[in-house]
Amino acid sequence: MNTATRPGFGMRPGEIDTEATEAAIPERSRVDLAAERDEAGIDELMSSLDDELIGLREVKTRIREVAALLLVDRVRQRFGVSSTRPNLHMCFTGNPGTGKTTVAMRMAGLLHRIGYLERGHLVAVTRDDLVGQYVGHTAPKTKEVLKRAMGGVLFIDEAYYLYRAENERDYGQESIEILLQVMENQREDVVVILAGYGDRMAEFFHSNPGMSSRVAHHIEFDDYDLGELESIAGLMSEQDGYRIGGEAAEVFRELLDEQRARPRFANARTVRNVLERARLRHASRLVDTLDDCGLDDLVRLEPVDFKS
Ligand SMILES: Nc1ncnc2c1ncn2[C@@H]1O[C@H](COP(=O)(O)OP(=O)(O)OP(=O)(O)O)[C@@H](O)[C@H]1O
Repeated sequence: MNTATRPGFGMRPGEIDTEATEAAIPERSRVDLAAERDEAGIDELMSSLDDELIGLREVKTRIREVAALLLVDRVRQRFGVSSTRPNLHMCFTGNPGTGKTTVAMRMAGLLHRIGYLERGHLVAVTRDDLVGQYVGHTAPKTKEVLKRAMGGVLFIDEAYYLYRAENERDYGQESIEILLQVMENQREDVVVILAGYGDRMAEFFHSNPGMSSRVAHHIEFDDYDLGELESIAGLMSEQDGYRIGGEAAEVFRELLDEQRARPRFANARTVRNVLERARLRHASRLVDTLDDCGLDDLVRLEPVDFKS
């Protein structure tokens, strides 16, 4: 929706839009916020987040806050109270596999449900999708990506690669300029989420104050502790119809602990990879050693399935 057509827009914050008020709720009426929350499906969404995503307590709190802001904003509009449309461009920082893409997808769904975004889909890109290799290629590439993202969330992974301090003529700068314009002027059409490692993102914002000033929400994704990684494994294996019992769980925990110390450890993604490898070994073991098998054989992962 264009800001010009939104009730209450173009006015000073706090003003009552008399035109909108005529069509909206009378000033003295009351609105049932719980019913509004229910209608927007916020509780449902939050409880599915709790069920399907382990840990991430602070991230979930921030999502709840954004949901509350938008809900209240929507009700205020119905009373004809004007406010600037909230800036929802965000930055998600954290190590690989900490859930940034997954949460961005959930955020897109939430923003759609609450009426902020028209479509609520997620377009995930990296520098290569936005920046061309030759003169004149970058603007069309970036615009094409933005076009695909309209009505949804544009998720730029490792966004700092857009800026190369060592090369003033790098085409990434052109892409940044276009993104900045759209982030400012078409806030109502697309939400941009920049993601990556915290320290590199801080450097990027330092070198690109324009980008920094357009991002209102910074959400940090911590590494999962061992207990959380085990719970994530439990959730993933349950979703895939596997059981990791007793001794196998012990071996799995040791393996995860060992993997955590490795440089390429990728949190929940490593958990998924370890499980995938265990599934392979499990299947080979069954085919190689059993003439017939029952349900228990088919679903139970053994310690040997986690050993390399
Ligand atoms: N808290 C969690 N609970 C359950 N599953 C999770 C959780 N966090 C991540 N996952 C799962 O782990 C996998 C990797 O997560 P995701 O791709 O969202 O991480 P990421 O932070 O975006 O990684 P990268 O930075 O490397 O792109 C996905 O399959 C996701 O569903």
